[in-house]
Amino acid sequence: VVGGEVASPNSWPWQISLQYQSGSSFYHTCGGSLIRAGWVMTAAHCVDSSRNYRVVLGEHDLNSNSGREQIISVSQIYIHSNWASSNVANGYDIALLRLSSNAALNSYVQLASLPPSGQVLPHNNPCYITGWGRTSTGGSLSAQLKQAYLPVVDHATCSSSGWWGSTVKTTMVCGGGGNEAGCNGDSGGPLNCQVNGQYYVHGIASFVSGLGCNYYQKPTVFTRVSAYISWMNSILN
Ligand SMILES: C[C@H](NC(=O)[C@H](CCCC[NH3+])NC(=O)C(F)(F)F)C(=O)Nc1ccc(C(F)(F)F)cc1
Repeated sequence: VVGGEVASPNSWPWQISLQYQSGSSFYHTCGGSLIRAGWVMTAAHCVDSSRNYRVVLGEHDLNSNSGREQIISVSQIYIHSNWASSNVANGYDIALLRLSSNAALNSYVQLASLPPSGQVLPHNNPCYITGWGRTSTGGSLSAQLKQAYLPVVDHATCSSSGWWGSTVKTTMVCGGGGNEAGCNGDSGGPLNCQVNGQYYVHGIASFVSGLGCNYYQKPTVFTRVSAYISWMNSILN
């Protein structure tokens, strides 16, 4: 997350850290959202490579143990069948991870609320991105979970010339476009949008400009969760 601030610990209790094993260690690679006690929603591009993944729930500081963390291995990965790792502009950047056991829900670990199928938020709807991603283009990951205010940029604006153009599809949602942005390592994490006083996960962090995470008129682009509710239900139910 470029800009913004360190979040109050566990204030986004559905946020998870997706980690992959290398040797005997695990490394943060992406964010994700807990949507059922045994299921995490993330980006397809986060689980493209065949690695051993684990999920850390109740996490705040990646480098310290608060005792609130729950570490659970991933037992099955469901990537949208239309996802093409060669073309993130096509969309379908969504995956579901089945956990090997259910998370224990408490004050630090809670389920995300998902939007109703098809809901499209208006321009400037208040939203926050959260994640442990780079804090500047080419910079290092954040040890602590960060948040940044990224209000919705509607499709008409986000897909206009000078902005993303036809790279952005209606199955995506854009946020920010100013100095605050998502960055590498925030992938798969939530765009938390306030609707009638409650936060819903409306986006899954998908891509930013190759020219820089907070590049002018290149808002962070998210998979629009409300476009994939029926796909998720076909796997969850
Ligand atoms: C460096 C930059 N990285 C990203 O945007 C990465 C992974 C994107 C998946 C692509 N394999 N995503 C992120 O950093 C995220 F946090 F914003 F989600 C990138 O690849 N950007 C990018 C790639 C393709 C396209 C386009 F769709 F135009 F082909 C636009 C931007």
